Amino acid sequence: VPIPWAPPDTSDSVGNLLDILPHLADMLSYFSKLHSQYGDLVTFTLPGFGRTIIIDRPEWLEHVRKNDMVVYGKGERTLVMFTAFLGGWSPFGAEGMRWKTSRKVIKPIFASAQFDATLRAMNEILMPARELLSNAAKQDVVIDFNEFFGRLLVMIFYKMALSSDIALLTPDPSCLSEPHMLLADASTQNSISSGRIFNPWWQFTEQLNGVGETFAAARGRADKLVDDIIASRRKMSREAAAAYDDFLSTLLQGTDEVDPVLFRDCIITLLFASKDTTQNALSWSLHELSRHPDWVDAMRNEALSRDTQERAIPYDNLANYPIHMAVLYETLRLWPGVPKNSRVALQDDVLPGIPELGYGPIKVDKGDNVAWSDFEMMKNEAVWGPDAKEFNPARHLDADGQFVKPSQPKFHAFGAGPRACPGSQSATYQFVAIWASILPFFDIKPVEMKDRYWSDGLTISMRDPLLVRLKVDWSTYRLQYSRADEETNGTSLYSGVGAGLSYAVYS
Ligand code: HEM
Repeated sequence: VPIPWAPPDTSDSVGNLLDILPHLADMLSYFSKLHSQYGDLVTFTLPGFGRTIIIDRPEWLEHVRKNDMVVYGKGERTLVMFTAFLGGWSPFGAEGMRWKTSRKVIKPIFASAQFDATLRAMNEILMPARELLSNAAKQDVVIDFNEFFGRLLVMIFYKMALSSDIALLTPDPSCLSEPHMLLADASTQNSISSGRIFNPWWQFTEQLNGVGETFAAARGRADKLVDDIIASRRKMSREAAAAYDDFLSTLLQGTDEVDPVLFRDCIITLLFASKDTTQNALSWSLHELSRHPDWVDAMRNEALSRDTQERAIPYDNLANYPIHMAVLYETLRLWPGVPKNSRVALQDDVLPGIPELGYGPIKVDKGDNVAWSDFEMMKNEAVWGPDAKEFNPARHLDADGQFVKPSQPKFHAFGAGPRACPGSQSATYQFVAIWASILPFFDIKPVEMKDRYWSDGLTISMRDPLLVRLKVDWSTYRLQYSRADEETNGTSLYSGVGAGLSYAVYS
């Protein structure tokens, strides 16, 4: 069978190393460069890596994702990288029985039993966090909204999963520039881990440049934080522990014997998997929305017509928010959370031909890396139509305005196959609930209207701060929250954090 791909020039000894070297700090752009030069199918080789075949078509992706963990695997390098980052029990770093066990352990966090804990966390963290925004508006100070989203999501996760408070946000907007060890450690580990992907010798080079030590220290602190929370819950009397109905309590029920590292790895994985991706979705959506104000109005009208915004929306209200969901899916289409990814062929295989595009079947050899760029594929006019590069949430709405979930793997932002994202529903809920409780109250204007870029990583984080100015939107402002004792002054949008809040509703 003829192999129709067009390899860039290679020399046997170094492969494409010289071509790739200048791009090592931004491999996503390199994938895009290859796509524009060679099309959907291209291959490159790197010493220590062998051959990588980029397959930017849903048909090929469907084949690979369906055969994930049988014909294709993550490959030794990726498994070692994720094990160092998130632990050997993390679903990201495991295959076979270990993977099955870890997926079983994390499952309860997505179950309906957790919806109450999630809603409670949203109310306790998200609603008071609006006070920070109203203070920023009153003081007319510029804030980094990407930082705000990141901190908000970590606080919600700690509250929801572990009933633990972690003070990353206060009513004072200046809190956003106060460094916090947990955030610094997470970002250190993330960027070092992503640098490891295309450096087959990282275990050696990091010993020489001290990066390994920095990573180990950050990892140690992150582990300890979670270990301490698990240990203190384990020490509690049965009655005291019974008062909790969070994810941790579900984990610990009747499991005195279980390896504590398993729980810790799973908790750290969930924090990583949920925080970064959802933060990025929110920030990139703000970037797109600021250029498409009609969609801001549509979301605002939707939120105001559905709920009171007095409290975060409940899980089962999600279907009432088609416009919010369409905006999420359209944001993820253009800014997919995991923008590029790969697998390794565990055996010889053949990718299906696509005769209408002139592609015959494609032979893949055992040991080949098979990679794809969701970032490229989901902007491809041949896949998504002539307006593929445009932000147009309407493509996910039907004639009645109902949300229509795009099919996988044409839409591949949540992955597909056995390793598809188990958190897609929970991310959708958080995205909708957060926007629905912020947009009706605030006009949010980026300080600079400009193109924005990503920093190279496992996820598509924004490279520069997302600096914005806020205004309280009095035209759509239907509710005013205040402490009972401040009700009469009419100036406070929302006062008071934590217990003892009361809500006053004004029409
Ligand atoms: C907008 C938000 C999110 C996006 C775009 C996203 C995207 C993805 C993608 C593309 C994968 C597949 C990776 C691969 O095949 O190698 C994945 C896996 C995963 N996601 Fe998400 N995710 C999001 C939110 C979440 C949330 C909120 C959670 C948990 C609370 C979560 C937990 C996981 C886990 C545990 C896996 C590993 C699955 C496995 O390998 O078995 N994700 N996610």
